[in-house]
Amino acid sequence: MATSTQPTGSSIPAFKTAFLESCLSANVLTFGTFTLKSGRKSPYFFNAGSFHTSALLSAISTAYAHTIISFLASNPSIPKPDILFGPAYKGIPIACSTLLELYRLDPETWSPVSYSFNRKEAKDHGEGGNIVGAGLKGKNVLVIDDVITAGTAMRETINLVAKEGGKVVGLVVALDRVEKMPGPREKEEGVDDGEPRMSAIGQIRSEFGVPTASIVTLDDLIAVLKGKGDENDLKRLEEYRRRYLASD
Ligand SMILES: O=P(O)(O)OC[C@H]1O[C@H](OP(=O)(O)OP(=O)(O)O)[C@H](O)[C@@H]1O
Ligand SMILES: O=C(O)c1cc(=O)[nH]c(=O)[nH]1
Repeated sequence: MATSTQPTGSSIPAFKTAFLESCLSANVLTFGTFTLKSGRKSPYFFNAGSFHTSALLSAISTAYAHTIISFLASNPSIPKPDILFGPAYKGIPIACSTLLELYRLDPETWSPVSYSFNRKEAKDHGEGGNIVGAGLKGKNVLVIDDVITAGTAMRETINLVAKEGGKVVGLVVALDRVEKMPGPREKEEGVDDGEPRMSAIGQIRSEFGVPTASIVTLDDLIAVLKGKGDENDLKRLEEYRRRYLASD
């Protein structure tokens, strides 16, 4: 893939730079103080819900589709996915639009592939259940979501897919925050104990044997901001990275 050189001298692929620039201009990536699902306070936030125009949805699904194609090509042991699964809520439009983009790029490979997603609350009338789209029983499922931090959402998804009789064969996210999972003290008192820990994505790779990929990481974001971002935001991001960087 083509690469573009960042002003700092570090080099990241051009499609990652373009993806991050779309995120920054659409305020998908914002800076301030945010409480994460894990309870940790973060100086930045990735809100995939802000990708709500056709142009932005097209930009994000193109980046996912290219990442999925190269992920599958470089991991030939991954069985061919039958389903792209997008966890509720933000994973839903991502899975649907990415499947359309994959079909556009390679109709022969992707026409037999379906999407599906979960309801956060099971439906007890009509068709019932909590899966919408293709059933998961006996299927190879590629999970696609926006971001992974402590891995809570992803663990729930892996368990849900298993409960429905499917098999998660891979996991692709937009942003890998490359941060360590919270330890017991952080969970109870909100205080980091300073001990090294793996990232949630690394833990999922080793615990479930599920291969993973991301479009970008926090390091890519820092590299892009070095040329053009606000100095103070950049400083807070680098400090956060130093404090919480995962050991894997
Ligand atoms: O790795 P984690 O610590 O679980 O955090 C990341 C998850 O949190 C958010 O989803 P959330 O469950 O808030 O649902 P949403 O998609 O409805 O916003 C986000 O979309 C990820 O799926
Ligand atoms: O950890 C989270 O809850 C989280 C982080 C982030 O950057 N974006 C998001 O939607 N959730």
